[in-house]
Parts: sequence; C-alpha cells; structure tokens
Amino acid sequence: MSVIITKLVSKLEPGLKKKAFAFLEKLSEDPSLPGLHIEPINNSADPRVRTGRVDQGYRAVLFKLTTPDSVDYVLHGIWPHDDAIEVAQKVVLKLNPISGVPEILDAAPTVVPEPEAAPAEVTPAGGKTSLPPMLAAYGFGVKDLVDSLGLDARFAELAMAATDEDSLASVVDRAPADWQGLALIDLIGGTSISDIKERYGLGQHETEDVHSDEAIIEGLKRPASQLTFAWIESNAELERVINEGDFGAWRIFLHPDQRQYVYKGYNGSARLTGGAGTGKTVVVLHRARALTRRMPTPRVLVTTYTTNLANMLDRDLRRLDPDLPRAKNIGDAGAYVVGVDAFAARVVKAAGPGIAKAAEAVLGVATTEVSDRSPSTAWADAIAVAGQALPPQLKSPGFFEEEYSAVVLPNQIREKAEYLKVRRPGRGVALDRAKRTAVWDVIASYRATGRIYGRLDYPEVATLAAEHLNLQAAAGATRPFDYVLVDEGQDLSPSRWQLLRAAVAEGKDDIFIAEDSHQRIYGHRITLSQYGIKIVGRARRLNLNYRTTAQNLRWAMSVLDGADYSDLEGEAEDHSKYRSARSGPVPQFIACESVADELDRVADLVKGWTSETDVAPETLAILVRDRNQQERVVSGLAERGVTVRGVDNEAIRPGQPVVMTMHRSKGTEFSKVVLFGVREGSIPAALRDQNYDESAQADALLRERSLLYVAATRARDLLAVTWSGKPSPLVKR
Ligand SMILES: Nc1ncnc2c1ncn2[C@@H]1O[C@H](COP(=O)(O)OP(=O)(O)OP(=O)(O)O)[C@@H](O)[C@H]1O
Repeated sequence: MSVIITKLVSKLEPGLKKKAFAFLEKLSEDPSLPGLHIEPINNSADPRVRTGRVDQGYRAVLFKLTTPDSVDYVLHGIWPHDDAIEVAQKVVLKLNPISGVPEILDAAPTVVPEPEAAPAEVTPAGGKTSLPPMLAAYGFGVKDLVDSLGLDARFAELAMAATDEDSLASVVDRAPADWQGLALIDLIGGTSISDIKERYGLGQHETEDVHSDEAIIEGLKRPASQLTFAWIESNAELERVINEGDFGAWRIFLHPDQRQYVYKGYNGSARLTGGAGTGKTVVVLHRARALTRRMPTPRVLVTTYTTNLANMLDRDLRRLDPDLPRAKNIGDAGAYVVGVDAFAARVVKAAGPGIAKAAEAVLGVATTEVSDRSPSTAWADAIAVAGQALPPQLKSPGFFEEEYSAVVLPNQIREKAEYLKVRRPGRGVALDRAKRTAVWDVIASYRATGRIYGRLDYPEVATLAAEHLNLQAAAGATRPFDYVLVDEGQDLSPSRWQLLRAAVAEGKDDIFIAEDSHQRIYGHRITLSQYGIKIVGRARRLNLNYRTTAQNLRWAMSVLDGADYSDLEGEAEDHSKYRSARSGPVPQFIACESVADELDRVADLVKGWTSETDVAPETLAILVRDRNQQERVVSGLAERGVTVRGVDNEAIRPGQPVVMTMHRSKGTEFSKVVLFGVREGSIPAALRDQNYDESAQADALLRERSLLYVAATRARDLLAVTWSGKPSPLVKR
C-alpha cells in the first residue's frame, strides 16, 4: 500500500501541516484504522473517491486505486469539511485520452477565467495596434495543442490568445497541470511537438482504458505525471515535503530533463550546462544521492569553488536525504562534500612528509612546509622586489596570477629554461625571450618568498595535491573517489581541474560537471580537455528557469546581450534559449540623485516589503558591488530605521533582510532583491589591473557582466535596480 501525493501537499496552510502528516502517516500504515474514517461519498462522480478525517474540521479527498499488486491512495488535497465533501462529489481521476497522463478534473464544467486583454503596442504616431497571438505566429493552432498534445481545450484557447512571452507566462501560471504549462514554454522555445511528446512521454498509450486503475497507475509513472504526482518513499520524506512547502518541491518533483540527468549512466565525464535557476544544483544533489546509493556504497566527492557554496550543498544534500551514507574522511565510502580548496588542503595535510615528492615535482623544492597561505599582496610584493625589467603593462598582479595558474603550475615549470620554452596557448599577451626572462625573475622571487615563510597559494596547493594523488596512483594506490560531482564548474581554474581529475580514475560516470559560463565571476576562460577531462558528446543543457520570473529573467539576460561567452569545451554559449515557468511584475528601475537619496528610496522599499504579512525578512536582499558599499548600506539603512544584516562568510540567518556582495550572492536565492549602486564606474568596475592585454580586459568585462547577471537572477519574485548619478552602461530599460 502506498500513498501518492500531488504538489498541493506542499501548499498546505501552516496550521494544518502537522495534522496532515499524522493523517498520511496513519494512512500508509493501515487505511482501515478507525480514526481515519476512510469512506466513500454518496453520489460521487468518481466511485474511487474517498474522504478521510484529518481533524474535526478538515477532510482529505483521496482516490483509491486497486490493482492486482496493491491498493494505493492518491491524495488530491485537504479542505474544510463542507468544501471537501463538495470537491469529493465532483472530482474525477482519469487518463487524458491523448497524452496518457492522469488528470484530476471536475466532472462539472469549470469556469475558466476569460483571456486577459491583449497588451497593446504603442506605435510611433501614438496610436495603438494589437499584437498578433504568439503561438499562431509560431505556426501552432488550437488543434495542435489539443489533438496532438492533449492540452485542456479551454487552457489551449487562453494560450492561443497570448500575444507575448509575459502574457503567455501568466497563462502558464494557470495551467491545469504542470506538464501542460511546460509544453507551451517548450513550444515557444522552438521544441517540436514530437520532441515535446517524447520528453514528457505523451501520447504513446492511446489504446488504454482511461478509467482503469491499472492504466492510471501506469500513467502516474510517466515523466509528465512525475511533475505533479509522487510516490512517497518514507514517512520522514513525507514530513519534509509537507513542512517545507514550495521550497522543498525540488526534492520530489523533478522535470523530466532533470530526472534524466540524475539517473543516466555516462561512459565517462559529463557536463550539464544551464542558465541561472534551471536546477543544475538540484541535479547535482539528486545525482550525488543516486550514485551514493549504488551498492556497495561508493566514495562520492561533491565539490564546488567556494566554501560558502560547499556548505550550502552539504546542507541541501542533508535536506534531500538525511540518511544518505556520509564519508567522514577522504577515501571512506559515502558522500563527501567539501570546497575544492579545502579538499586540496586536506589531501596535502594527510600526505604529511610524503608531500615532499610532489613539491619537488611541482616547485622544484622538496618542501614539507605547506600549511600557511600566501597573502593577497604576494604578487605585488614580488613585482616590487624583482620586477625592474618588466615592461610597465606587465607590472600587474592580475597578469602574474593568471600566468602562474594557467601556464606555470599546470605545466609543472620549475626553472627558467623550462619557462623560456613552454607553449602558452590561449594566453593573449605575447612574450618574447626578454619578457619571459623578466617574468620568470618575478616568479622565482615569489616562490623564494613563499619558501622562506613556508607559504603556498591556493592554486599551488591544488597542484601539489593533484601531483601527490597521481604519484600515489602510479605507485599502485587507488584514487580516493569513485565519482566526482562539481557544481559551478565555470569558476574552477586549471589546477583545480587537475586535482579533480587526479581524485578519480577514468571510467564510467567519473566526473559530472554543472556549469554556466554566463556566471563565471572568478578565474579565466579554460577548456576542460586540456586537463584530461574529456566530455566528447556528453554535454547536455537545461533551459527551463524555475527560480526567476519571465520578466526578471528577460532583464537579467539583457545584461549579457552582445557579449561572447564560451563553455568549458570552448563552444559559443547562447542565452536566448532560457525560459521561465513563472510570471510576475517587471523589474523596477530607480534613478536617484545621490547616495543619500538612494538609501532613502531603498529604506522605503524595504520598509514596504517587510510590512507585508507573511514575509520572512531574510527572503529580502540588497546586493552590492563590494564590501565598502555593504557597510555603507547597512549603516545607512540603520540610520533610516531599517535594520538589515550584512552577511559575509557566515550562513544567512532568519530575522532580518540581508545585505551581501554580488559575489557572495552566488548560489543563493531571495524572494525580493534590490541591486544597489548599479551606477557608472561601479559595475563594470574600473579595471586598473587588467591593462596588460586587450583580451584580459575583455575577459574582466565579461566577468563584470556575469556578476550583474548572477545578482539579477537571485530574485524569485521582485527585482529593483537602483543607482545614483549615471546608471551603469549595462542597465537597459
Ligand atoms: N524540479 C523542480 N521543482 C521545483 N523547484 C525546482 C526544481 N528544480 C529547481 N527548482 C528550484 O529552482 C531554484 C533554482 O535551482 P538550482 O539552484 O538548482 O538552480 P541552478 O541552475 O543551480 O541555479 P544557479 O546557477 O543560479 O545557482 C531553486 O529554488 C530550486 O528549488
């Protein structure tokens, strides 16, 4: 006996959650328990309908499905007693005859809201013309939607009347079933009807009896059904779904594409691209669980660039499955979640004196002093000490960081003679022999200082760790992991990739990478194949944005317009395919006269938001370009009577709206977001340190665009963009 829930369960009123859980827990134990009162209803349109007693005032409406193998209950929802009886009398569970997806429908005809008036377009002369319906312009008619896909006829009519993406998104919001809304989004995204049918498993079962219990149970297993219906594996899982509401939906109701990437076996490394909010992290987490559940329990590394994000992955993996086996130490069976630099440091620490061999190979010195990190001024100091022969434009810490991490470390260059000969593909700035010699002098000084103080920088630690694992493997040791999963792959530098390559042997499902090159805010463009990670045809894409409304997404994508991005295999990236399943207000743009004025306006905005009922203050955020601005906003708002919390490395805590840098906002999400100080000169920031090369400048500008894109896509519902003086050139209205 199982309980099958629908998404409605995650939308229960707070006061009802505990009781709903107790009811469903008992139901899955034994439906005949007397307190449950599972009873049929007189004159119900569907004889399988049952009601059950949740408490004195509330009743659940269920369908009882009986097959030779089991008796299952589908929970439709929970309502006050009289409403529940009314619902129970008229609802019917049956297969949609065309799509083969089970649907819960009213037997009585429904009243569908009238289509919204088509938005009007203002002509230059000031007159108004109506826009043509959008789906018709794409060549689709009601017949395609209803007869080929099986969409509800009234819903299809509404969809046909939509004249642009926003009005279509608001129609999608009212879809009678999730798959119907998503099919529309796919259609305007250019997916063919036959591909949509395949993706959602539609229309391949036309001969089934639409009312039989067996056919309905089979239908509930199809990809389209799994967007709305779910079998509950355990009471603990049920409790989590009920308690966490919409925010927990990702744990249960995967999109068919997401599901495929979670469970698919790959003949090697694979890569998943997708815009912000398309569920890449969701796939990484589910896939990590699926891999960890293989028998015997394998060793699974889940990693990403920053510690903050690794902590969030760790928390969410626990939320997804608190019982998942966890590895305590590197090399133990179970899931091991850690930031990539912390992983490198642990490998190096665990090696003890054994790290000397790797240090000899990478740095040319068999040091074992590897626990301290270089200060952020180390390159500037080395340039000051040993950079006299450098041409002025190369006196740049940015140049050295990149040269060291892209050329010197990955090639294990230890001496000047090696550096004079090394190929530097992909590096913009050309270096003749004299320049190379001058550059090497600085690198040698940097290394010498590191040795004196026993310090290494992060890329050095990663390279040492990679070399150590490779040396051990060459001596016959097994690599520490069976599977590696990487989130935010676009931010990793060559030495981190070398480390991850060294952490797992080449083989089936060895490395799974989620990435979005539009969100690269650290590091430089690289291609994976250079570091032994071969994707070869195992790259896939997610296009549906679950987080951001269509209106906010459109603005966020306008920030990327006109810039060239390429993915981790060097292919051009296109953002025009991303679509949102949600609709909301257009972003607000607030031009201010001065910073004081901007703070006044933002204080009013935030006061308004926090005064609304049902708003958890920590779901509101103000995102800023840097730490100074963060402090200014926190104190400026405090002076205006608005208490907000500046968040740096610590986790977000409940109770107050959050102020954080755009960098720190990576991977987070909020209901309402202000992008503060989006003015000329602030973003893009003045790029003083990138003057050594045009391509470095262009890359730095790309990262600035990405930063604004990352920040803009943190908002689930509302986005406001403010500035004082001139707006950033990236702001298009
Ligand atoms: N199948 C789903 N059902 C419901 N919500 C989902 C689903 N997939 C993703 N989401 C929600 O969408 C939001 C974005 O998901 P996620 O963080 O995985 O996206 P992402 O692609 O990693 O985003 P980013 O690159 O911006 O960090 C989250 O709130 C998540 O809960």
